[in-house]
Amino acid sequence: MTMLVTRGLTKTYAAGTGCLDISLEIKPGQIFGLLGPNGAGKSTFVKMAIGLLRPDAGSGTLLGKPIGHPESRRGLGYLPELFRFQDWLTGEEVLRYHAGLYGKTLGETRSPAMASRIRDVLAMTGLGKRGQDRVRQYSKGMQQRLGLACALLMNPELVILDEPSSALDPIGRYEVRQLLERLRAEGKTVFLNTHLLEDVEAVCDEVAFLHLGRLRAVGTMRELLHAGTSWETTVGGWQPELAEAVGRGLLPGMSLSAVRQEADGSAVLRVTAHNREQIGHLNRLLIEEGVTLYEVKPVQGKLEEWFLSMTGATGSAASGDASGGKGGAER
Ligand SMILES: Nc1ncnc2c1ncn2[C@@H]1O[C@H](COP(=O)(O)OP(=O)(O)OP(=O)(O)O)[C@@H](O)[C@H]1O
Repeated sequence: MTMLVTRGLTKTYAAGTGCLDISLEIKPGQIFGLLGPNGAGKSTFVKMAIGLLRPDAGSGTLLGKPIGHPESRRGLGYLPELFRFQDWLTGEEVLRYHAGLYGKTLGETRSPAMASRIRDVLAMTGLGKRGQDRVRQYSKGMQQRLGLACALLMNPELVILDEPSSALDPIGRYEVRQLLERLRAEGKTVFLNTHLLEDVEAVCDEVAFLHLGRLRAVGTMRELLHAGTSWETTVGGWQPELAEAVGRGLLPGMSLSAVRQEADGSAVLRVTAHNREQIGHLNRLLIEEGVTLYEVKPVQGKLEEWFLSMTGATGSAASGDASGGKGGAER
């Protein structure tokens, strides 16, 4: 079952901001990252998807039920962006209260099984020793960890986390990334709202990019960064005049330039190609010219450059791709 499907979800605020025509599909067992700068519309989208905000237009399903239907939220764990807890309660009491909000009876929230689950989620989120302290004694990062514990409490199939690391230090962020990977290994699906590129780069299987309320791109990291359109080839026996000879045999859309050359004839060539077959074609050309191939590898673009180019903060192309070929689905 697809965890979340949206078709044309739209919410426009008075100022003309919000989220426009968002269609996404989140497959099970993946970590999906919704990336975008501040104010892009990420939280607005999530709130519509889980039924906290009524869309102006569009539809969708959450865990197989129409979005907005209370049933759709049963298998869902959610960490809101702005979390606030009853700070006079202890961490354990907050979690028991949340179990009640999920429909557990008073007896069930006080059962040994629930006590054990609460200990587990506190340990998973690095609060193992703080469960009996009052929330007002927690740092902001600890409160965010408690929010994560609340989201995981009922062992949900789908976890939606709105900026789960915003209050965490680098070690805390690392631990949350490990936790997300553990959830994926258990077969859970994670939807992550974030503007932290390091999180997306480290754990996300698929990414969508939102800017000014519109979906600008969806795809795997590899597709979005156009890896595979730019390659580096290390060769021996290279001479500058070969560039022209080999260049004449290139297929449309391909390009070749020497980025480094040593006196002993070794060189690093930068190649633009649409696919592996074109790289195979180039390798044949090089061998025909008597060049020795040492190494051929795709060059991964940088997410930060891509992010900046997508938001218009820089005019430079994300990956130095001169072929004009695009991976993923840019809109
Ligand atoms: N209740 C509201 N009333 C009016 N405008 C709103 C409301 N909520 C959000 N907006 C506007 O909608 C746009 C998207 O906001 P949203 O909070 O969804 O962005 P975001 O991508 O989650 O941002 P951030 O990363 O800063 O949390 C912003 O321009 C914001 O000012």
